[in-house]
This record gives sequence, structure tokens and C-alpha cells, in this order.
Amino acid sequence: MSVAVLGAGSWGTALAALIARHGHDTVLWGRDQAAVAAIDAAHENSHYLPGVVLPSSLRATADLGAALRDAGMVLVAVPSHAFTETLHALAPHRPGPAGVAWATKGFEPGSGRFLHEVASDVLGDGVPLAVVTGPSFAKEVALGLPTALTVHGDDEAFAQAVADVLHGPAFRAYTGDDMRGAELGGAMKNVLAVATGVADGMNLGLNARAGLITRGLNEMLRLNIAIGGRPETLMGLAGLGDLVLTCTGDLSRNRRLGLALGRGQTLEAAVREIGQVVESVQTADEVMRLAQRHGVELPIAENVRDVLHGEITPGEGLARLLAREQKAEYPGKLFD
Ligand SMILES: NC(=O)C1=CN([C@@H]2O[C@H](COP(=O)(O)OP(=O)(O)OC[C@H]3O[C@@H](n4cnc5c(N)ncnc54)[C@H](OP(=O)(O)O)[C@@H]3O)[C@@H](O)[C@H]2O)C=CC1
Ligand SMILES: O=C(CO)COP(=O)(O)O
Repeated sequence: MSVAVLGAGSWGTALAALIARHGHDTVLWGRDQAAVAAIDAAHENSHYLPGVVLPSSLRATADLGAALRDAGMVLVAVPSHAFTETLHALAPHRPGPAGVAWATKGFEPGSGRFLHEVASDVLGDGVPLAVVTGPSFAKEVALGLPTALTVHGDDEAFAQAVADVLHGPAFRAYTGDDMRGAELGGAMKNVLAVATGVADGMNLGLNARAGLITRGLNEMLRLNIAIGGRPETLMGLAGLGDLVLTCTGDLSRNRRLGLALGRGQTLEAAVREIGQVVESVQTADEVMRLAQRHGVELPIAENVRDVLHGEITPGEGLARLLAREQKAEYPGKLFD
């Protein structure tokens, strides 16, 4: 299988390296000519994955047409704010039979559309689509550490084909057919990771962290049901798995943003210092808009949004959460 991976940041580079190591003809496209030339020549992405040796079979290019010419499969790994433009850019070059998968987490900023909605709108009917998501820090994947994630698609054969190129000796790729639930999980966990980061930055303790993760999962499950996702998707790698990883692992940029805010740093300074994409900054707004459209209350996500907008301090967010009324853990019926 020939695979074109679009987006030469940490995740695109790690996924391309993984697929190339599995013996597939793999080309990595990035927009920065000098950066991709350095990847091609030195087999290292010194900016996003310094010190990681990339397979010599992995080719890199800044020429999108060349990257896509022989592709049997496309895997998009750009940030959510660049997703729509990347889909428009790839569409005229995509070879007819090539399905399109993405490992981007988030929504289309502004419209709040799910990325599978953007993809089917831009590419039209008949193009197999799939989302790749789950607990997977790029650095660990690039280093070959054991990882499990999941591929959800509307075309079973394509989801299986994507899982097949990812699956390998140290990498387990599962499959499913719930793109909505899988995308919601990957987007929401970034927002909830900010909350646990803030709590840890404020030294609120391990009980607070576990409480936030669990009540955060509850928020994910409730919104997921409202949008028509399946509960088991959110209890799996796309939800609980990624929530735990991102809320507890210091490799997470969203958690690190929360830690910095909890310690009193400004949003601008924290994002600058992290120096990579921090999806929650945009996703928090879109999650709250989605929740409002569906009449679902999300107290933790709402406080994260308000802290990110500078409307409340982390301390005020904590006070708001602690002042909420006592109630049943699962009011109403969560699962059928
Ligand atoms: N890193 C991780 O561990 C994981 C990340 N993800 C998701 O993958 C997506 C990508 O994140 P990640 O790779 O980590 O981000 P990084 O910050 O590591 O890299 C971002 C990459 O996107 C490129 N980029 C930015 N804007 C555009 C654009 N308009 N057109 C083309 N390329 C663009 C950047 O190019 P340039 O350098 O030129 O600015 C850079 O190569 C996110 O949605 C993230 O949530 C999912 C799972 C794991
Ligand atoms: O999505 C990720 C792990 O699954 C990466 O998380 P961060 O974007 O917070 O670094």
C-alpha cells in the first residue's frame, strides 16, 4: 500500500515513520520546504521530534501533487484549524480509489462542524473516510513504544485498510464504525485535560484529579448520547483511553497548558512556551456551542472555556464547580 501522510508536525511525522517501518511505501508532505528537505536528507524532524531516527525509506516533500500522485491511501495529520484548507488542497490531486483518513482532533473552527462532515462535504459522496484516534503521544509512537488506537470509518474495508497499515509488532489498531463518537472523544479530552492540568497546577491533589477525570468522562458520555454517538466508543480508546492519557501524561500539550494556567501563567505565554498546536484553545468554544445546541450542561468544559477566555481565574472556576448543587451521580438514564 502507498500512503501519503499530510502534515509534517509531530503526529504526521510519527505516523509516517510507523507506516514506513511496517514496510509500506510512505511519503510525508509538509508545507515548509526547508523542513521537509531536512527530514528527507537527515532522517530526523529536528523541530517536532528531535533525536528520533526516522526510517530511511520514508520520503518527505513539500509538493502536494507529487505526494499524492501514487497514493492508495491519504492520512491527514494537520491541526484542526488547517483541516478544511488541506482537504480542499488535496481534493484535485487525490487518485480516484484513494480513501482519506485523518488523525486530527477537534472541530472546524467557527462552524463547529465535525471533521467527517467537512471531509464528506469537500470530497463528495463515494470517497471512503476514516478517523484515527486514541491514546497516542507522537513521541512514544515515533520511539516504537507500545500503543493502541482505533480507526472508525463509514466504509468497513477502508477502516480495515487504515488499521492494517498502522497495526504492527508494537502497535495495535482497532476498528469501529462510529465516526461521530470517536471524533467527539478526541476533541473533548483535550478540553478536559486543561481542567486536570489546572487542578494539578494549583496543587489541588490527586483526589481532585481523579474526580475531574471521572466527571469529565460523564460530560463526554452525556454529550455523545445527545449527538448520536455510541456509549461504548467513549468507554474505549477514543474516549476514556485518551482522556486518561491526556489528563495524566505530561507529554500532553493540553495538560501542560492547564498546568501553566493553574500556576498563574497567561494563556499567551503558555501557548508560546509549548510551541506546538494546543487544540483545546479552539475546541473549548466549539464543544460548548455543540453542548448548547443540544441542551447539555457541561460544567467542567464550560469553566475551561471561561478560563481560556480570561473571563474567570482558575480559582473562580474551582469555586464555581465546588458550589454546584449536590445531586445523583447519574441523574436520568445514561445507557439503555
Ligand atoms: N502530537 C500528538 O501526540 C498527537 C496529535 N494529534 C493531533 O494531530 C493534529 C496535528 O497535531 P501535531 O502534529 O501534534 O501538531 P504540531 O504542532 O506538532 O505540528 C503541526 C504541523 O501542522 C503544520 N501546519 C500548521 N498549519 C498548517 C497549514 N495551514 N497547512 C499545512 N500544514 C500546517 C505545521 O507546519 P509548520 O511547522 O510549517 O507550522 C506542523 O508541521 C492535531 O489535531 C492533534 O490534536 C493526535 C494524536 C497525537
Ligand atoms: O492527542 C494526544 C494524545 O492522544 C496528544 O495530546 P496533546 O495534543 O494534548 O499533546
